[in-house]
Amino acid sequence: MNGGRDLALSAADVKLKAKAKSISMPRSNLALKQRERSKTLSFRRTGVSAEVFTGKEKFEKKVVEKDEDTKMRIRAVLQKSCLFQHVDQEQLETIVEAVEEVHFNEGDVIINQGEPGDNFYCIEMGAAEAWITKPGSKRPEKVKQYSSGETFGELALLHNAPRAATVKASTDCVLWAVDRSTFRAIIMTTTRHKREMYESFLKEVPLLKSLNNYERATIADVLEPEYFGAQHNIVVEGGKGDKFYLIEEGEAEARTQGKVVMHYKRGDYFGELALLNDAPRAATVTTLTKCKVASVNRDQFKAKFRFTAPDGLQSRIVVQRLLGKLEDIMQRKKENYEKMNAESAVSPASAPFSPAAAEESPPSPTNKTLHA
Ligand SMILES: Nc1ncnc2c1ncn2[C@@H]1O[C@@H]2COP(=O)(O)O[C@H]2[C@H]1O
Repeated sequence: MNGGRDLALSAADVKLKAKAKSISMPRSNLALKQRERSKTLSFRRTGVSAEVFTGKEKFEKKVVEKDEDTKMRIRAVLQKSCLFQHVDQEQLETIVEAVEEVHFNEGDVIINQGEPGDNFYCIEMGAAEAWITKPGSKRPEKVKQYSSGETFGELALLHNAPRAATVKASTDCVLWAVDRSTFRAIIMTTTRHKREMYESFLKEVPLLKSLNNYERATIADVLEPEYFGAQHNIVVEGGKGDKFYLIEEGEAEARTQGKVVMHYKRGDYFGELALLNDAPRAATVTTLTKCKVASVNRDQFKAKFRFTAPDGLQSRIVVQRLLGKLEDIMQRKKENYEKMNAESAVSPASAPFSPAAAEESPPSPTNKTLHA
């Protein structure tokens, strides 16, 4: 692996290098076609404008021949990705038929920042990394590491925009490529809708303030809207917890042993322990009004933000930042519970704890170990 050196080369150098490599090693037709196509496209398209998706784009089903065994492997990889969670059986089969297997060697550039997007990729085997060269800078920065089961290349297709990052193979890779029109016809509607729906809300969530726009957008992929009437117990003390909740609309309160310990409003969250471990629910959370919440399932969250490599990588940083912060907050909550319990022995009228206030207080010196 040669780190970011290749990426500091000019786009022309990278193309030449890719061309030289393609002569010396066997490649799938798609990988070759793709390089040719991206070259032609970069001449044909002089500018890329944002596009309004009407949901009525014409789409012709693509079929790439493959055996049943291969189809099963593709289904298994696709079903692991949260971008595919909402496709029905028929849509999944359409994607499975259209998907093309592509191979890249260690160091190959799979996606070039600034070029138009043709495919969305899912890693079957191997690892890749995303690098961004910021405007005015010549040095690319590594922003993400991918391993098998993970996906990339969705942004250019979702927004009809140039590639936002360069993605290169950090080992030999086998990828499943979903072509632009299949992606747009099937996956785009739900993904883009979800990212747009949660974009402004997630910016308001204090817990997520330290994340960048792309990290917040990918959190939107794992959020599910849930609706509750007033006086509904969303989680019950002592019960099993596997979801984390963000309040989008409405108010709720948490009680432990019948005593109100928290009050929640828009932007607040609860059930965070479930993201970290299997501990039983520490409180009962009851809606005070009608509530709309965005929930995150622990397995999906971990699948999306799991550690992918031993060094300091972006997905790990997201988890670290998010979970590290959660740990701080949980520790402060615990201290607050203890304080309140001590106070309530003296005065029964202590005010419920506010999560926003907890975040404003200085962090406690917790040991920020990472949770896989
Ligand atoms: N911080 C980031 N900003 C933008 N794209 C990123 C980032 N990290 C990873 N990527 C991925 O890199 C891909 C490059 O191609 P796309 O722009 O189509 O989609 C992009 C994302 O899938």
